[in-house]
This record gives sequence, structure tokens and C-alpha cells, in this order.
Amino acid sequence: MDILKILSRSTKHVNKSAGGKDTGSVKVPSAGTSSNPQLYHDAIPESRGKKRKREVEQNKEDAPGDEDETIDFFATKVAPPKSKTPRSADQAPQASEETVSQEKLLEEEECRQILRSHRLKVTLLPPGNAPPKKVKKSKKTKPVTKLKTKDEYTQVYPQPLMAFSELRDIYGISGRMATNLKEQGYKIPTEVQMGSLPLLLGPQTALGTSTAESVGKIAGVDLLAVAPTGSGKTLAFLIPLVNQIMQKRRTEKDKEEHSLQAVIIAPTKELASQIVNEAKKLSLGTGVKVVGMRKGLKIIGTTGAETGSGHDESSEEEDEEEELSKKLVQGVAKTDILVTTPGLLLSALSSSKPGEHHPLPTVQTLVLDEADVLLDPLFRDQTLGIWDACTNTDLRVTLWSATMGSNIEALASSTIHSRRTKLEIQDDSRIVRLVVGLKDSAIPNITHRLTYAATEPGKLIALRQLLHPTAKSTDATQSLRPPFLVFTQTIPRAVALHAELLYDIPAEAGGSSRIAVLHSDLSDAARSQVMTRFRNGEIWVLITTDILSRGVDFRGINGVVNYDVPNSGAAYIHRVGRTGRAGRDGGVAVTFYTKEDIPYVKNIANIIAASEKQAGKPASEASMQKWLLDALPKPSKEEKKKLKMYGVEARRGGLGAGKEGKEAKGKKGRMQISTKSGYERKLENNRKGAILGSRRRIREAQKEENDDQPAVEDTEWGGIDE
Ligand SMILES: Nc1ncnc2c1ncn2[C@@H]1O[C@H](COP(=O)(O)OP(=O)(O)OP(=O)(O)O)[C@@H](O)[C@H]1O
Repeated sequence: MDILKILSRSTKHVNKSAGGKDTGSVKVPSAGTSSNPQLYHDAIPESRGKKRKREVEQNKEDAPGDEDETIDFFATKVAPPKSKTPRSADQAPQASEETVSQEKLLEEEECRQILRSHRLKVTLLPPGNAPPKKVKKSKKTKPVTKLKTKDEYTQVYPQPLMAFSELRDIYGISGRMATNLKEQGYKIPTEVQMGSLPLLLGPQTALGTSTAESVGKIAGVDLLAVAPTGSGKTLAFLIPLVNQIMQKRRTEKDKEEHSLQAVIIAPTKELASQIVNEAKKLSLGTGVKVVGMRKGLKIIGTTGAETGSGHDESSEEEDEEEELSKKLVQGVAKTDILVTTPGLLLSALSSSKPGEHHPLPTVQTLVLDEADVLLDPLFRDQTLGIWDACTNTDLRVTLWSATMGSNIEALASSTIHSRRTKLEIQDDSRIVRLVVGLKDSAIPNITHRLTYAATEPGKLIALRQLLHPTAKSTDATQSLRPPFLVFTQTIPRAVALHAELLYDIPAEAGGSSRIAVLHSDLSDAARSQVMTRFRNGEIWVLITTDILSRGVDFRGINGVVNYDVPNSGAAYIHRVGRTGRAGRDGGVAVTFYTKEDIPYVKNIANIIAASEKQAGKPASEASMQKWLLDALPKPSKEEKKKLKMYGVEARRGGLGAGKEGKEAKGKKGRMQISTKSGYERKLENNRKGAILGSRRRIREAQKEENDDQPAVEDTEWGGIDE
């Protein structure tokens, strides 16, 4: 059925599939996949990279076209390859880095041109734990921290991955994994995959020509990757991981044995379970096992020392600890890859000594997905605790996000360096930073709308207008075709908005079952049921909090509504990045703001302006007018910090609560979610007050009358009056 028609007040129900081609002339993400998942392909000068360009063209021809595509809107991802008898992992050819034919590699200048045209920037971070230099500019100005000097940060031009076929031809991934990729329909690598896969699969091959003179041989890399939302970072970290484990398993005698090789940390259960699914599809038939962490799952085997039979003698303690870490059974969960939220794994690692954790000595790869939030104060201790528990000297760490502030980068690199010093690791590895496009910016392929709704009731009216467009419009910015997500600041607000909108979808279109709410107060089972129903297209409007703002991939979602303004620029980038995934065009991101939000929206307005500039929108068509940008006040650092931690004050804690969740004095109900304006509510309250007052007066008058009667009559029942 045409969702938009059903929701339009003036039109009748048309019985067509929700994900069908009947999406009007507006091209929306739910209409199908994009023929090219890449976001940037600036022209390369004619003479450069000809050979490779041909390959890309070829791939483009092979790619599925939008027109013929009839997909179930943001339906479950391409089904995993059918389990044909898998080719044994041992049969896969093994291409060592030395055997790669130099003919297959590009010249450095070609690499440079291609990387530039895809807006990829690769930088080697300083080799040692070089502290940032304090530079005093003048006597009057404060000392500034100069983070970059030419010698410390080296821009390099590694081999880009031009086609997935190169994964096998150049980097020697197994045939089985190559088949899995093909069967899932991956054809053209996205920018982050172009840049990161060569670096992680064969750093020497990838960096060979680029670094020979300037930085010498590089044995391995720890990677900080910053790439737009929906640009395929999951696949970028999973391919090297599964490949590495397969290679290791080839050398093991007992093929049934699994020992924990890699830990992937994600901030929410929803994202962790999505990663598990992706990893399972990729490793089908490879023998690599993936498990999602859950409460009660044993990661560490118990030993005599743990059950209380160990000695307390301090002279023996160190030896015992060493013995213990050797003896601990790492494969209790019997898995190669564990995907987890930070809290779950850290509590599974806690030892009987408070504040101490069991080590994970077999883990060789640690992946932090949404690394900036994992290293933010909320999760920092838990994430660093797990990182610290990974004691293997060969550990490689990769960090991924669409946003990464310089403080997070500094924390990550200092953790890597101090760990190397602590464990006395000496090898030729380097930290590499990969940035795709403009750092910390929103994807350029969606339409942004920043809408002033003045008041809370104004926001509700505006949302209803999006849900029930009254005028037929071909302009994607005037309507929002479900499925879409609505973000609120708090759980009570999400619940209240859900209650308010519950009956907005006509019964003929499925009624209240089409709208749902998801937040962290729900049980795990309820959360996962809502996720499944949304993915299956049963739910059209999903109201949620920031719990779904990061990483979650609902392929063809058409839009995002920020019912409440996000708490930071990064939160905006991630929320709106739920649409426009894998290069799909037509996604819409609507942000409502009221007078309470005015001090905070400049940041968002700037992000929108930068995104439109990136997309090449001429100034005349920009939705962010210069006068508005100039007029909006600039929040102070302190205000930004407060906003990030607690959200907009007027909405803190719930519907309209003040500080610490208490209703602000004299402002009770000011921010409640309701269609009625404050004036209407005042009239209603006055009416109610008048009725109550008149009842009270009647009661008082009756009481006075009764008081004049003899006392005995109080207890006598006079029967029902005729
Ligand atoms: N090379 C590719 N070609 C086509 N689709 C791809 C490709 N790589 C990934 N995708 C698809 O792109 C979508 C987004 O990928 P993914 O979830 O990994 O994005 P992400 O970069 O991690 O985003 P976020 O920052 O929001 O977490 C997924 O549906 C994935 O299957």
C-alpha cells in the first residue's frame, strides 16, 4: 500500500506494496538500493588511474539498478548465502604479502589521485607517545596546544581498494569469504572500505610505495577511522577480522576448537546484535564462530585459585597470577569473535578482587565501534577496562565512528602507546588515521530541514502535518514518507509522544500497530521484538531516544524527525545518519526547535550548512540561510557541556521537568506533549476550576443545612426520592 496516500487525509487507500515502486516521483531510500554506495567521486584528471577507472566502470555496470529494484522497504538485509557445502578453509589460496605481484599495484601518484577523488585522507600518527607541544603565540594570548607538526603527522597514499575482487587477487582473502560477499550483493567498495581494507589486510603492500622513504617499514597498524554514517564501516572491520581468524585456524590441529580471538564493543544491545548478524553472514562456511555477549555467558573458566583454594602468600602471588592467566579457559563461550556492550563484558571479567579483571590473553583484535561514545565518560572506564584486559602483545586495535573529536583521538593514541610501554612491545607498528570526507559532518545525500515550531504544541502539530500531508506534494521536504524514526530527549517524552500519536494512523492502514516506541526501560525481549517488526516493515513510525541514534542500520528508512533537538552536534550527525544509508538518496531529516532551543541550535545549523556545501548545493538553494546562521546565538563551552550531559533544561528528566527531574516551579506542564496550546489548556483548567468551585459551594451549603438538622438524622437512611 502507498503509505503516504493512506496517511493523507484527502486520499483513498491504494493497495500497493509498501516497498513497491509506487513512491510517486520522489526518490526515497525505501525505493531500493543505490547503484553506487560511494558518497564522493570527484573527477580524476584524464591521464590518471585509467586502468582502475575502467574497473570501476565495469563494476558500475554490474551493480543493481534502482529502477528495476523492488524491495521490501528497508527489509531484512540480503539473505545470507545458502549453506552449500562450504569449501574447506584450507582450500583457499594464501597470498602472502611478498607474493603479491607488483603489477597489480598502482603507482603512488595514481593512489594519490584516486584517494583525493574519493576524499580519503590517510595520516600516520606520531610513532612515540609524543605529547602535544605547547606553543606560546604572544604575551597577550594564552598558550595554544599545537597538535600537528609536519614531522609528527605524515600524510600517506596507500593502495586504495578499487573492487571487491582485489580482496582475493591482491590481499588473499579466502574464496569462501569472497563468495559470501558476492552473494550478499556487495560490488563496489565504499570509501571507508577502499581506504581501510588494504591497510588492515596487508599494511606492507598497501603502504609499500608510500612510506618507503619517509617512514620506513610498517609491520602493522592500529586504525582510527572516521567515515560518514551508513558508509559500510561494519564490513570494513569485519572482513580483516574474519580473514585473520581463518588464517590462524588453518594452522590449528583441532578445527572444532575455538578460542577468543577478537572482541567487538558497541554501545547498545541493538547495535551489538546487528553486528553479530553481519559477522555471521560474512563468516558463513568459514569455520569462524561469532557470539553475541549476554548476561550469564561465561567468558572465563574458573580455576582452583578462583574457587578459593589458592594461597595468599605474596611471594607466590605473581607466579600464581601468571599461571592463572595461562590456565584460564578462554573458550568457555567457545567462540572466535565476541560482540558485546562494554558493561556486559567487563562484569563477566570481574574477579574476586574488587576493581580487578581477568585478562583476555588470546584476544588479538579489539574493535571499538562508535569509538567516540565508547571513550566518552559514560562508557570510558568500562571500555578502557576491557582494553586493559587484552594483554596479548600482538593486539591490534581499530576504532570506528562518524565523529571523533581530537580529545578522543588523543586518548586512543595515548592508550595504545602507554600499553605498548607497559607490556614492553617493540615492533614496527603505527597508528593510522583515516578520514573520509569532511570530518565530523552529516552525510551530504539527505535533505535537512530545521523547522521553528515555537512551542511544544507547535511541534506536535508540525509532526502531524508531516504524517498527514494535506497537499499533494512532490517535494520531499514537504512530507515524510514512512517508515521514519522520531527522536525525543527522554524516555517519558518518547512514551508520551507515542501515547499522543497512537491513533493517528487509520485503522485501514493497520492503526496503532503501525506506531511503536523503543527505549531502554523496555525488556530486552520487547526491544528486540520492536526492532524485528520495524525491520519487517510492520511498524512505520518508531519513536525512540538516542538509544537508536548510533550504528543501527534500517536500510531504506525514509526519514528522521528530531522531535527534540539533539544534545550535541555529534548526536545530530548520528541521528540523521539513520537515513541515506549506503549512498541512498531522498532521505529527509527534520529538526523541530522551540524558543527554549534557540540558544543551542547554531551548532546544528552549522552542520547542515556544511553538509549542503559538501553536497555542492548552490547558496541560493541552501536551506540554511546566512541571516539565520548569523542571527542564532553561539552557545558557550559551558552551555554545550551542560546540554550534552543533561539535554535542554526545560525537558530534562521527563515531559517538562526542571533540574534533577523535578517540575520547575511555576512551569508545571509547560513542556508537556499535547496538541492543545497553553491558552486552550488554561481555558480548560478555568472551566474545570469553575465546576469544582461550584460543586464545593453546593457541598458547603448542604453541609450548613445539615448542621441545622438534629444529629440522629445523619445516620438514618431516607430511601430514594421518587
Ligand atoms: N560496498 C557496499 N555496497 C553496498 N552496500 C554496502 C556496502 N558496504 C556496506 N553496505 C551497506 O551499507 C549499510 C550501512 O553499513 P554500516 O551499517 O556498516 O554503516 P556504518 O558506516 O557502520 O554506519 P554508522 O556510522 O551509522 O554506524 C548496510 O546496509 C550495509 O549492508
